Amino acid sequence: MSKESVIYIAGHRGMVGSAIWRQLSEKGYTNLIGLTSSELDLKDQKAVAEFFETKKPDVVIDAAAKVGGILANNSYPYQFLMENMQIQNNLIDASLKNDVEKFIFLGSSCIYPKLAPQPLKEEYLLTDSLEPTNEWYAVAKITGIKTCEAIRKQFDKDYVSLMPTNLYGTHDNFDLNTSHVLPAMIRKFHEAKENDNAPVTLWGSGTPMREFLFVDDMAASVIFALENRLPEHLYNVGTGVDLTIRDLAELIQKVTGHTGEILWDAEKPDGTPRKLMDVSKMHELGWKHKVDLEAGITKTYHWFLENINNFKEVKMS
Ligand SMILES: NC(=O)C1=CN([C@@H]2O[C@H](COP(=O)(O)OP(=O)(O)OC[C@H]3O[C@@H](n4cnc5c(N)ncnc54)[C@H](OP(=O)(O)O)[C@@H]3O)[C@@H](O)[C@H]2O)C=CC1
Ligand SMILES: C[C@H]1O[C@H](OP(=O)(O)OP(=O)(O)OC[C@H]2O[C@@H](n3cnc4c(=O)[nH]c(N)nc43)[C@H](O)[C@@H]2O)[C@@H](O)[C@@H](O)C1=O
Repeated sequence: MSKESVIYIAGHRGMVGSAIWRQLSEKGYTNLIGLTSSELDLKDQKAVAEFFETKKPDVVIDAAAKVGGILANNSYPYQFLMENMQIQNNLIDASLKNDVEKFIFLGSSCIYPKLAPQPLKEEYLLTDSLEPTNEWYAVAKITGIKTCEAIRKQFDKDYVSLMPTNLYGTHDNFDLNTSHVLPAMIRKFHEAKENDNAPVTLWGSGTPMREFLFVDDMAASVIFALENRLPEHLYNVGTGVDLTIRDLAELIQKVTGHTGEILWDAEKPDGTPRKLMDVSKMHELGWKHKVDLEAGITKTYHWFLENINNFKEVKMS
């Protein structure tokens, strides 16, 4: 690996991909490649194969996926399963065929069984049933992990999978139907504050617990995996700290300055009760997050305000 290595960042315009691109550029990596989904549809096997044969990347970072919050995952099970399998299969297979030396696959904490012991260790994979609201996405991600593991086992290549906890930050998706909880809360509390501190309606009971990692810390973990050959095939990436959705709401209410009422819509799903990551393996190797939750929310809220007329909204159908 050198600063001149050809590094293809699939999904370089997304929340995570754009943070990886920024950090690699700042570190002096000069040969970064990125294409939008309209320039290269990663579901198209032939187009992906041609792209790899032409560009011959040394390294591939897979930050491209169909991504969404609990409602989107629950509403579009076929797309979350099929599109994610297509994207990752095309990328991984083309990488193997074109001698890509390092492949970094991004999964998700939802790959672990719904009622697994907490905190979640990497070894709990495939030991019990998944959370129904996102099992389709989780099955696709598990397939990606296993495909990289098979290549590592059979061909001794550095194909590694990182499992991020719930992520948030600059360039997040603020569409209230498809987003994750944290950007949804920022938008809801901000808009309610602007509307005479009207009540804010949140989903579920507020009792589930979630762990949140700021996107720049996630990007740093990817660069750590890029610059080091990690000894195993699967690593959790998170803070190791979680909180209830109700406590998250109160924190975001404070950061945004909303002073109205919070209501809970029990018709919306809670999802898994808890999914706290055991991040001791990454800590032992030398990576640790830097941004604490309140600081990360504050940065994200400032970014939201600066981009209020053109923040990202991801529509699905
Ligand atoms: N956000 C989160 O909380 C979490 C995310 N992850 C994982 O991290 C990774 C990055 O997620 P995140 O940055 O949040 O997601 P985003 O939705 O912000 O970005 C995903 C990117 O994937 C690209 N993409 C999607 N479909 C295609 C396609 N058919 N062809 C080409 N490109 C495509 C999009 O490109 P374009 O913009 O050009 O359309 C988009 O920029 C994903 O693997 C996700 O599963 C894991 C855990 C939590
Ligand atoms: C990263 C992870 O993201 C998804 O899982 P999730 O963590 O359940 O997703 P979420 O962020 O959308 O919700 C977290 C919690 O928050 C509650 N909640 C309250 N109010 C709002 C709200 O306004 N919007 C949303 N989206 N949730 C809300 C919501 O009811 C739930 O209890 C996976 O599908 C999968 O994609 C995955 O891997």
